[in-house]
Amino acid sequence: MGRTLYDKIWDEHVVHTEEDGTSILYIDRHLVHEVTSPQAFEGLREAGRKVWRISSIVATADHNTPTTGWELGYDGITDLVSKEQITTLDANIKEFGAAAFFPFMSKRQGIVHVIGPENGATLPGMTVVCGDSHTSTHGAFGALAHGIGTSEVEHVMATQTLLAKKAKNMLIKVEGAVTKGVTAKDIVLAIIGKIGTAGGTGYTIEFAGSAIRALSMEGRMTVCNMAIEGGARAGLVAVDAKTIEYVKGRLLAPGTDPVTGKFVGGPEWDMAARYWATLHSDADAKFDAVVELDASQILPQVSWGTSPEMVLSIEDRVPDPEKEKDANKRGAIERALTYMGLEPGKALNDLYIDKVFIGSCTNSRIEDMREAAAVVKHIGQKVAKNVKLALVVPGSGLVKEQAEREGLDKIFIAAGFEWREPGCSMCLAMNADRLEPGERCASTSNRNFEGRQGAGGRTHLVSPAMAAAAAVHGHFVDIRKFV
Ligand SMILES: CC(C)[C@H](C(=O)O)[C@@H](O)C(=O)O
Ligand code: SF4
Repeated sequence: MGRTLYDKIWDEHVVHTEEDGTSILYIDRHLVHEVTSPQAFEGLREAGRKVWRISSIVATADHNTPTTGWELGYDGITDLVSKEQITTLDANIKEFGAAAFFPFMSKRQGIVHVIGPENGATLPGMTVVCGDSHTSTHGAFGALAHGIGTSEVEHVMATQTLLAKKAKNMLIKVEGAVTKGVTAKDIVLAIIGKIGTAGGTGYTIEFAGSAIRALSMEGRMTVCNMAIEGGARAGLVAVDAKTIEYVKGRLLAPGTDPVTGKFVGGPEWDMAARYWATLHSDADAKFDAVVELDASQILPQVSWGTSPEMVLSIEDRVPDPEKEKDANKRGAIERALTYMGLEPGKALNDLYIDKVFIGSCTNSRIEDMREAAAVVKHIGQKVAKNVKLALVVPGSGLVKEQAEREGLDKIFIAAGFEWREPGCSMCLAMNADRLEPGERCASTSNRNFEGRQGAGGRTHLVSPAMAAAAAVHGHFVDIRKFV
């Protein structure tokens, strides 16, 4: 019988399986950031252990790094807890080692899920872990990638393996072509709207179909990034020519000269590329669940509530709890409406916003920057008066550099956006960027839980194009009218 892509990567990495299915999985790549690594390093230190395979570790600081004040260096980190986490990571990497470390303010620093693929640390067929739930992002490369907890971080560091049970296989097929203005973010929000935040629980999801194949690698990362929001620890997309082309010439990829950083090829690259081309589900592979979506029916999405599944299209209205028969669901809607300060029946188009955040590991890559800048340029207006702050935060130093080379920063700044230094920023308010109580935000991030962007803050998840258009109009608009 044929195997799914997940089966194939699992089989390649499983070291041992107990009768109850508990397995030991070999880990190829371990991405590390400052929030979930301190206790792990401390645990190693206390036990007198070393990192098993230093060359598997790639580290950066992202959650706590400020997005302004870099001219002050480390003195620009005003929050003391943030500063401690960042300097602790520096000290730990110095002591334990890493294949690559992109510390605070270095050119390649950025959100861990942006810098992994960007530097060729994430490669097809790998098992990738990180003490971070959005590690699912890396599945866009046909890598089995998922988030782990801090104690697992220590376990992987000490043994290069992870205890895991194999998940079931789910196939989400998105067929057809999206309408202009509809992006990868809208596709994944529509998927979560359909399956719910628990829909993928217990599964590894493979995203497939012509609409997924048509996406760039950036778009595929956006989709896999939110697999976790759909309940699955890992999301996958099959390897194709686009995947291999993206990887070619990346700093840590085979075939790249480590000194010049240029692609030179060679037998290692050839062997890898041949293997990567096999990383897709077999035609006769069996999936435990199949979900299908018609891409042409997906409209620009806006989340209205406090969970990513509370999402509707821009043509819709805020739901009415009275119409929900299930008492639990009705209660959840009521609570979300109260928190979000929304009246049932209000058109999503009419929601005025206070802040805009374009960034996060979902939407801070070069393509997202281009998408948002193109909308701002096309509409040709400044950020609306009612919008107090419109932030654009590139996902990494390299994204920032590339965007500036293309003049995107100038478009944003001229329109009244703030162009910041890379990091997680207002995605989760671990640094100075946050919402004040009651503030409403159009955000390109992935979570809209209560308080996620600051206590009392109200988050609406949208695509970069939708966020940019909302910034200049002051309220949500249907982006299809402007592209
Ligand atoms: C801080 C980290 C552990 C957390 C995660 O695991 O996802 C964060 O990145 C988030 O997005 O909430
Ligand atoms: S950008 Fe947001 S979701 Fe992504 S790793 Fe940072 S905090 Fe988590």
